[in-house]
Amino acid sequence: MRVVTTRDELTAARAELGTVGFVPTMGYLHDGHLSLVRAATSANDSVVVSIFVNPTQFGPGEDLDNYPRDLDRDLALLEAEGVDLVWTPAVEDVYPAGSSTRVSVGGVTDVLEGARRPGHFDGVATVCTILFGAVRPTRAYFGQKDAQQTVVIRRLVRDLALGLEVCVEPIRREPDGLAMSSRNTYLSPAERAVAPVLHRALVAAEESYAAGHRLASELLSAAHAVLATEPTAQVEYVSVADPDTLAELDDVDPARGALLSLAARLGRTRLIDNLVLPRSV
Ligand SMILES: Nc1ncnc2c1ncn2[C@@H]1O[C@H](COP(=O)(O)OP(=O)(O)OP(=O)(O)O)[C@@H](O)[C@H]1O
Ligand SMILES: CC(C)(CO)[C@@H](O)C(=O)[O-]
Ligand code: BAL
Repeated sequence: MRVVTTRDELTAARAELGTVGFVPTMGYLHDGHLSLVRAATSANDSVVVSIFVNPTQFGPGEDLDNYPRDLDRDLALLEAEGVDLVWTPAVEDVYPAGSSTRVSVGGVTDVLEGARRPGHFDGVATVCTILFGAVRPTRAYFGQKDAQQTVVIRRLVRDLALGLEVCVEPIRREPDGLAMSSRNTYLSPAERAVAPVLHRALVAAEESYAAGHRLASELLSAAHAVLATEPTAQVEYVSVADPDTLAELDDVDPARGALLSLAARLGRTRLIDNLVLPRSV
């Protein structure tokens, strides 16, 4: 496994790699990240992983400075997966002095996470455009956990004709249902015990749908009833949205399915989760 930092080193190493499956990450890796690496390994000649805590996607007051980091552990995990190349750029390798271009994906970034984290998706779209341009992947792998991010990236790749395939892999969960996330490390033991309520709320909405309810208000009531059992979880939103446009729905058309998603704060930690109601006809 090669580990490189500068763009010149990356370009030279990339030239030897054939088809590339690319997994962009912010590090502090867990099984969710490794599931992306395994998917990339199975479909490409080589796998490239980037580890970069991207400053432009963090808002003022967010956790950029505290974001968990452990490069040695990350590299050992990636080496064990047989990854070919890891890019660990410094900020100036991604944003050279004087760089001022920002990429902004319209429409699907105005709602959900985009509405609560202004500028976040401009940062994600900008860094992914830069990373894709540098790595030139055949395929890029993203987790369904960041559902809106996958919609934004698909739109970005389509609109700018970036010439790569976007692959989305399922959410990896802890045995009690909590979606794996680097930010879970912030949770106190008491908060960690409460955290699976996010997934339980989504499952309750899914069960309501399976029981024949189609009104978003019915699915939302089912989710909120479960969330209310854990009052220390401060709910930011619960959403029933169109899976492609992310527009909020009044009722779910089984022919289109829906994205159920939510965000909640446990103490100082903000968690997100989601569940897809698949198209059924
Ligand atoms: N539980 C998971 N299952 C599958 N993919 C995941 C999971 N968690 C993260 N990913 C994916 O891994 C990629 C890198 O994500 P990132 O490094 O931000 O990790 P994270 O654990 O989501 O961190 P954060 O705590 O900041 O949300 C993204 O495409 C993300 O969707
Ligand atoms: C895609 C990404 C690596 C861009 O910084 C980040 O948003 C993430 O980890 O999901
Ligand atoms: N996994 C999404 C990156 C972020 O929350 O900034």
